[in-house]
Amino acid sequence: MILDDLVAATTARIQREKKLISLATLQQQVAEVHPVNKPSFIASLDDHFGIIAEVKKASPSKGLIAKDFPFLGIAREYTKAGVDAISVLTEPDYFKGDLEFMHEIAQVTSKAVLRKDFVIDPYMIYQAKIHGASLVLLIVAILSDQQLHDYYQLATELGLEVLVECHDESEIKRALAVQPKLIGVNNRDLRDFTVDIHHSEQLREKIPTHIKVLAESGITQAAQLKELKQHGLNGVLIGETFMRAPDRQAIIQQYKEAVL
Ligand SMILES: O=P(O)(O)OC[C@@H](O)[C@@H](O)c1c[nH]c2ccccc12
Repeated sequence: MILDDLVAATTARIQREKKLISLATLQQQVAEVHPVNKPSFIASLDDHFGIIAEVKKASPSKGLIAKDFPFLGIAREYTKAGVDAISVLTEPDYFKGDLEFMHEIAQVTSKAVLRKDFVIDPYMIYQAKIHGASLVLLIVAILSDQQLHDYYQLATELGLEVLVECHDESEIKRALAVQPKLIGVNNRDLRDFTVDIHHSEQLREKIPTHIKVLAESGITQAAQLKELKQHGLNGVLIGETFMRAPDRQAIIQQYKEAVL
């Protein structure tokens, strides 16, 4: 399965990175990071349906999405369009992401920034903080209960918000054990890459209403946002559709109007 490959590649990458910069060094750097004055993404969901726009060059399911990849320009367009957060892929091997993209984007946007990666080691949470993230993704499918608990705690201690990603009911049960404020339901099945946006609508019912829930992946039309909102979803995470749009500000405006 692709997730196993991603975990293996990430494990090898983090081993290499640790040799260049030790965990102890990162822990020291984290203490010197200026406090982020970015708005809380989770709090923004109290008064409106949220949109996270993703900066994504490629993916294992779609291959190359953006041949031309002016990542800072894209982040500026998302910011001007008034999204609530910007997600930046930092996974290099399968998504052609880079921690440096996120670092630079965090400096040019006033919006919350999500580190989108396959977090399997606390090292990556320190990196996220040092490189300007205000949110991190934790994917339940690749973590033990203990890791999920420990990483959630560490992120919170560092002042990061956490998006806990689930794909089925058993993962939701495991996620609920950490009392998360925000869960993302991935509509894409990473075993076969099929996408079903009703998936997040169905799983929303299994999550207490005080927890905010995002629908992730496979969203291609503004009307889908309206439907998701009617089913109790609190927001969406959209990558490919926005990346490919000829006019990113116009499409985001249209998506926002659908859920006014
Ligand atoms: O480009 P899409 O189909 O709009 O999907 C965005 C986002 O949900 C997807 O990139 C994603 C969801 N969960 C992930 C975990 C890791 C990497 C990527 C992802």
